[in-house]
Amino acid sequence: MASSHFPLPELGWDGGWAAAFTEHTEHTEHLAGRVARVDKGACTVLTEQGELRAGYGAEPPCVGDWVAVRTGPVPRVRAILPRRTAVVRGGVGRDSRSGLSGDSSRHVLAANVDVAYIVEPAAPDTDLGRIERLLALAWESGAEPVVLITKADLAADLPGLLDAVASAAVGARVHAVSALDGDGLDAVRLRPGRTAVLLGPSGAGKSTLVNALAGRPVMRTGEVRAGDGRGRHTTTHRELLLLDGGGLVIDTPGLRRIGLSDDVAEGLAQTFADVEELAAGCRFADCAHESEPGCAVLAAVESGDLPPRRLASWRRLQREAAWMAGRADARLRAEQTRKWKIIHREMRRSGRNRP
Ligand SMILES: Nc1nc2c(ncn2[C@@H]2O[C@H](COP(=O)(O)OP(=O)(O)OP(=O)(O)O)[C@@H](O)[C@H]2O)c(=O)[nH]1
Ligand SMILES: [Zn+2]
Repeated sequence: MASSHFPLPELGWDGGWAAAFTEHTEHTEHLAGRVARVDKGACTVLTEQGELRAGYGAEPPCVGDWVAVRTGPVPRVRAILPRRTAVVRGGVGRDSRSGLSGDSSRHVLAANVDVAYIVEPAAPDTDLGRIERLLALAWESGAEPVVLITKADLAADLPGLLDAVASAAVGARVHAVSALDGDGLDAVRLRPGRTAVLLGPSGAGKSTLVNALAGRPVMRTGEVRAGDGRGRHTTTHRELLLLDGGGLVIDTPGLRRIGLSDDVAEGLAQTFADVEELAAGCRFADCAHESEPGCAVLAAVESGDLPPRRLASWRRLQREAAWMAGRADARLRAEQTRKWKIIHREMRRSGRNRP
């Protein structure tokens, strides 16, 4: 089963992981490895002895996880090392009239990434709100968010576009890249052992970028549909890929809509650090920034310092996050009620049986 061998440092292994491995592994003969791909029932793990397929238990590992594998005829993941970073999205969206959707369960898209590349095309249209949504996930993940404006060769006014993007990506690096002519790629290259995840809509050019970084075609890319400029979802699964020049990337299929998880408040606060700072200057601590006197947020919109679009986006994402948190709370309450019912029943029963 073994193919090429992977020296662990090239996969991102360091002293910290070695210590975590010792702490979480009972058997010295277990093998350390990094999860490259997860399918139903089995995952692909890169190890010093090569690539292997391993089963897993009740808790499925995630792409990017470091795991301890019991080798032998039927390899199996015995431990998942605690994640340093995790990109988490909310549940898959279900339509709802309010525009809010999703369940409150969390889905880990990628684990142990150092950089989250938020990929948004320069053309046909650049969606700043989508960048902000992904930035919230990225800040919350613990990885460094970097916004990549792809297909820079197609931009009508690149400097103008980058200005607009910068105003939506406060505190994050923004780079323009063109996989077509190689422009800007050097800023995106990763040092050996560093891991990046690519997040962005279908057709944004994620796979093309991965291939350009890898220096060889590792991902299938798709022609964008002529009609609406949308992609055709050529990437169908998430996979961790080792680049030739060192560094690792996790390509993700373009997701139609990434919902926020129920635990994204900090990520949102960082994404909208400028608005939060303004809000701190409002006269009333509980200012809703609707029509209150002394509202610093509305004053900034009035003076042109804060784009109205950004305020609207902040509100929309805040509302979604609050809604998701409410659902998570409701689920937790239901769970606790259920537990108490069982405990009470047990108490009644043991009370009856008392002599
Ligand atoms: N002009 C131009 N076109 C590009 C560039 N990068 C990608 N494209 C084109 O954009 C289309 C979509 O690229 P993909 O790399 O397949 O997009 P993706 O984000 O991986 O899409 P999914 O796999 O569906 O998530 C392809 O036709 C590419 O040739 C670029 O830098 N410039
Ligand atoms: Zn206010």
